[in-house]
Amino acid sequence: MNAPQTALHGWAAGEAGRPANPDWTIPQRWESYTPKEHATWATLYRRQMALLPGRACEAFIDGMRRLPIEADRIPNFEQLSEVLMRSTGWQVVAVPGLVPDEVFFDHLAHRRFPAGQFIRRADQLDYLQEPDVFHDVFGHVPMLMHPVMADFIQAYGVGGLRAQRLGALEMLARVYWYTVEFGLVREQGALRIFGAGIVSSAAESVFCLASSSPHRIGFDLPRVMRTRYRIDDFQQTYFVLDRLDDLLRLAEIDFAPLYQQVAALPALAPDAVLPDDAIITRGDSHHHRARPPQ
Ligand SMILES: C[C@H](O)[C@H](O)C1=Nc2c(nc(N)[nH]c2=O)NC1
Ligand SMILES: [Fe+3]
Repeated sequence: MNAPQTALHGWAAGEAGRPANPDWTIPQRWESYTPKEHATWATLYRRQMALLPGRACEAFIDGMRRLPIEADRIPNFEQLSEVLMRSTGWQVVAVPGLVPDEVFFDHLAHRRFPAGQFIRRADQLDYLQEPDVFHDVFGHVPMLMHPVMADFIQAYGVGGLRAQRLGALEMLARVYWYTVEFGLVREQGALRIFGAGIVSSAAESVFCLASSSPHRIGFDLPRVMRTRYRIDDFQQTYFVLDRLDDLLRLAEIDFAPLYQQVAALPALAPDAVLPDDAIITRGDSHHHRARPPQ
């Protein structure tokens, strides 16, 4: 997934035009999707479902199985929300694309997941400027069926509003990026994917587990808060949780004292390796050496 330089954490600057609602929600108007748009969904869906068995974590596969997410059509947010609400109290709301941080956090804090209403162009399957319906619904929504992830993403919303007040948003956004978007987890002695940015990308679903290029390092909160990330290419480092339930502990920690500690330390490059890192695999960086940062 390649994205141009950005002002907003991880996504292209220039949020979509401000819609009528102050919370930036819009009607999904599911009936207005064209056969071509449903066909784009079908292509992306089939490509991922051929890759993810044996790569995606059990919670993702289980969540996908229990939700009204079909192969041949863009899901209907109302039908998704009916099942989600019964399971973890979440719902999916449509937005035109990127929304301002505080709007994003407020939705998450109220268990409303803002999903891009549009789908990417058929001739740009691997090029994403802003989160579209495939990234948000295929990538994020299945994990919202997992009670711990459901609590963690709500806590991120609440914590995000607080981090903004504390001027610590960059550190918190790194935690979100290296878990919810690009996280790996141990399962039965192997590594599995739970990050939405990975499960919705064909190339990175393979790269993150098979390539000798990236580092794979045991998750450590202050370490992750210090580590910058790549927005223009595959990640140079993946952080690995021992179990998804560790997110619950994270959601209960008071981040404020940690922000002060971490703010006093230098930020780390995306490909840094520290002496006290729990290294699972040390990468040879061959992929990124061939592609210097844009
Ligand atoms: C830090 C925060 O998570 C990040 O900047 C944002 N992400 C998103 C966003 N808006 C949408 N729709 N999706 C995101 O993932 N706005 C802000
Ligand atoms: Fe996302």
